[in-house]
Amino acid sequence: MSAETTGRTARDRAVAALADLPNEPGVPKPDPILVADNVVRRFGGLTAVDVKHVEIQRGSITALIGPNGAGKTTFFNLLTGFDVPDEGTWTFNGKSLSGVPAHKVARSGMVRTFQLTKALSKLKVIDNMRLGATGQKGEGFWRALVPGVWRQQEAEITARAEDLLTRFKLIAKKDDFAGSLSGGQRKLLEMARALMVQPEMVMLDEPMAGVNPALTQSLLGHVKQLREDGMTVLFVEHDMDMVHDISDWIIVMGQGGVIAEGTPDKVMADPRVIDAYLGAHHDGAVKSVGGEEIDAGTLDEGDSVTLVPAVDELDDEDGKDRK
Ligand SMILES: Nc1ncnc2c1ncn2[C@@H]1O[C@H](COP(=O)(O)OP(=O)(O)OP(=O)(O)O)[C@@H](O)[C@H]1O
Repeated sequence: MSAETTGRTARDRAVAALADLPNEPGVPKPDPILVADNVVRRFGGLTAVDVKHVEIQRGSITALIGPNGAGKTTFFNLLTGFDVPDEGTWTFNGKSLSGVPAHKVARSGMVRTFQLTKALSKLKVIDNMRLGATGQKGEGFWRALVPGVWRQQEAEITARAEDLLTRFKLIAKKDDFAGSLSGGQRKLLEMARALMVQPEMVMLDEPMAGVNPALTQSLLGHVKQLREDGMTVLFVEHDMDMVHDISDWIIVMGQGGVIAEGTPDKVMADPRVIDAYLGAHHDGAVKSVGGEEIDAGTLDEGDSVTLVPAVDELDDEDGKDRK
């Protein structure tokens, strides 16, 4: 390894690996950890997801964005085994995950968090963490029957939980009920708990929703740290500042399909993306240039564009109880 290579951060490597790719939907990546093909999910007459081909670069932070109802959460649910597609295949680290249930997906190294946090409010923070270790690699029924092995594993799990709680600045709360934490702290707990399985890939569904500004930087820092620790991150988010700040690559969904992909600067200036946010049937998003709302037709190539999510996306996340 050259001196130049060793001095580079994971971010530098991710940026370099993706810099020269064409920003086209489905573009192959140099080292994909996740590859999905022809994934379709219908709800009655509605096609919620119809992704022809998508690849996620290993070691990168990739954002999945798109207007309300574009299919982002449904696609997440499919990839992680929380929902079953009508059609389609996908591989993680070269192994097929089609039809694999959620707990086995997690065991294979791909974990997710939810828009609405799943922390069990009547359990202590530390017990939520311990529960997060369920299904970790190497855990097995027969192993668990051997008391010595079981005790040693318990001790390891507790030590790991405490390390993570320290890192996420929740250690002082370890004996509090999860229900007493603030929304932002619950998001931190959810992320910390996901790491209990020592995943290779972490999928975060709206990590910023419901987080107050005081915890925003801390959460951003933790997401960036996942990449520095060698993990791959895929996240759904409406907060475009966050998306622009931390993403190496952005995938844009619209009406179930991938409509654009690329580096943050390219994607945010891509007319297909602006159209998707401005389209008549996605009436909530507006575009602003230099802080001023403008009409789609007046956009010049190279204009700096801010995509502002629809107002209803800014509502409290509790409104989205189907997720
Ligand atoms: N269980 C379900 N039953 C019926 N329709 C559903 C179900 N889940 C999702 N849908 C529909 O599928 C489409 C895609 O929804 P999805 O929640 O995946 O979009 P999204 O991009 O995550 O949106 P948001 O940004 O609002 O979270 C929407 O039209 C939604 O109403």
